[in-house]
Amino acid sequence: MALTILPILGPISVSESLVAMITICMVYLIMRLMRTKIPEGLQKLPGPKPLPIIGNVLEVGNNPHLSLTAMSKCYGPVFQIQIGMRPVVVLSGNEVIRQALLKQGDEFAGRPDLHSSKFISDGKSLAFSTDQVGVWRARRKLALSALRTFATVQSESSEYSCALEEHISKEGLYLVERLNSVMKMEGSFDPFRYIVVSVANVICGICFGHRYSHDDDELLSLVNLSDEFGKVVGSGNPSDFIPFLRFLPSKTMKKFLDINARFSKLMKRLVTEHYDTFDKNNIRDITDSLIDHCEDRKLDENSNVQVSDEKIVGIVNDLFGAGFDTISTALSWAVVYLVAYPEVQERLHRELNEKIGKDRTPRLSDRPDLPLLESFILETFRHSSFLPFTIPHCTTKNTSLNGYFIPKDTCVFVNQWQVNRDPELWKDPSSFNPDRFLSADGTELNKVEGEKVLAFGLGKRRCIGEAIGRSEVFLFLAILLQRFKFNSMPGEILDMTPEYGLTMKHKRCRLRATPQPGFEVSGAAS
Ligand code: HEM
Repeated sequence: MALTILPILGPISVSESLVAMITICMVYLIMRLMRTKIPEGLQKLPGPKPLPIIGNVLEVGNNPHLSLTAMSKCYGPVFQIQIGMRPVVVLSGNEVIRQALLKQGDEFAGRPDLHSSKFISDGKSLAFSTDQVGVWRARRKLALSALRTFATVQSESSEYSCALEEHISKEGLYLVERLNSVMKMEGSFDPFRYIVVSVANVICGICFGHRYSHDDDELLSLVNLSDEFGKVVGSGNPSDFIPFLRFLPSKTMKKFLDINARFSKLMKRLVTEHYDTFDKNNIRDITDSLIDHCEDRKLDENSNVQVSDEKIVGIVNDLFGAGFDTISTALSWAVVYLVAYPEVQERLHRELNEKIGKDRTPRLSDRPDLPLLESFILETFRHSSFLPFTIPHCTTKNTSLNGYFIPKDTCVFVNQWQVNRDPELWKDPSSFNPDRFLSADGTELNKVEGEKVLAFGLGKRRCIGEAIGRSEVFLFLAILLQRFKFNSMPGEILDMTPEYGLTMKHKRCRLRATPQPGFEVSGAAS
């Protein structure tokens, strides 16, 4: 006897349909039993009703920072969505985010086990992998100390205050020469294309003691592919949450795997060269210092944590990867904002002229004297919110927030974009206005306002490159503004709509850079 249930299934027998129904009931019961009970006094998280299999993917859409901000207005600062079969808690609002990441930091410091993370640095990334807490902490400490030693420690002998200042100054001046020659030859330039190589060279110098030419194919193909990386690891990528999507062909995923493979190959080559030429008495850069740690097993002196050599030396992959995409995206946005707001650019030129003049290159120590530039940078971070979410977090134990129960191992999205555009925190949040960060008389930076901008995360997972990032954006911009006026191409309208990803980029565009009076054009640089 045959019974037709659904046209797509075709005819199935009564016994087959009975088995199917029993299986569905069993799965449902097991899932109900596995669901952690909500402890007394706590509430179930609010949120939109999910569809079977896909959850709330359709409502989240292609711009999760916008859709999840809209949902927070409806469900409050702590709510739950489902991406595929996986529940995700979304945090918004300054107070709730500070409560979770600062006051309950340990409980929200994990990383979720996502499909895409397995391909980053062969699954051994410091930032993305699900390392046990002891291993992650030991690696993070090592990374911070390496950055301090090779970037920000004060230099006593050189004309620069620290290695970082030397790298940025030199690369900034190369960039100026390069833009001059591109302008001469082509009459316009693509900001991201040139900024990204200069920024990559700064972190490459610190990590590997090496710089690339602006035309180096290997570096160019890598840094220009960083968009694909961000698109896949940005919060809400469906194939991280809906397992069967991994098996469907995807151009973005293919490019993501390709960029990871190429990145790993380049990193392995640079690390191998360091092992081959390693000299304990001459530690040249971060890679050498990490190799030295492995040799000494210094890491194990004060702790019981065992971290493999691969995971120690692999830290350099994270520093290099995180160190170029974030900063070049910030700088590229800054140049686009200069063009979009010419009156702000004019005021910045005036500030630089008055405080620095034309006889010397700006320095990091000029920061307190350039409050408008500092305010412009803060407003660029706030308004673009180019890192709309932090890297996804994960709860490390059963916990609660705002009276809602959140089980262990729940994936958590932290909506930085919402905080930076929250009308409760900012007056007229959608307008670009650097003055909001200046004191009433316009002579000083209002640091309290500045601290409200959320760009580097908070708490245990807060970005370890924040000091480097802020210094680099400042000094590159000061050098560029001292020497150039930036304009759009005649008749072209700038499209400032961001493209969603881990780091949101503006659309690629062509701009003009005209030398400021007193800065004559020199030859080409590489
Ligand atoms: C403008 C520049 C930068 C911005 C806006 C930025 C922002 C961020 C954000 C939002 C996170 C995630 C925080 C979280 O998950 O809660 C992060 C993590 C991280 N950043 Fe940055 N970053 C910048 C520059 C850098 C630089 C220059 C480096 C290294 C030299 C760096 C290294 C890292 C690392 C290793 C992590 C992972 C930390 C961990 O998981 O423990 N970042 N960054």
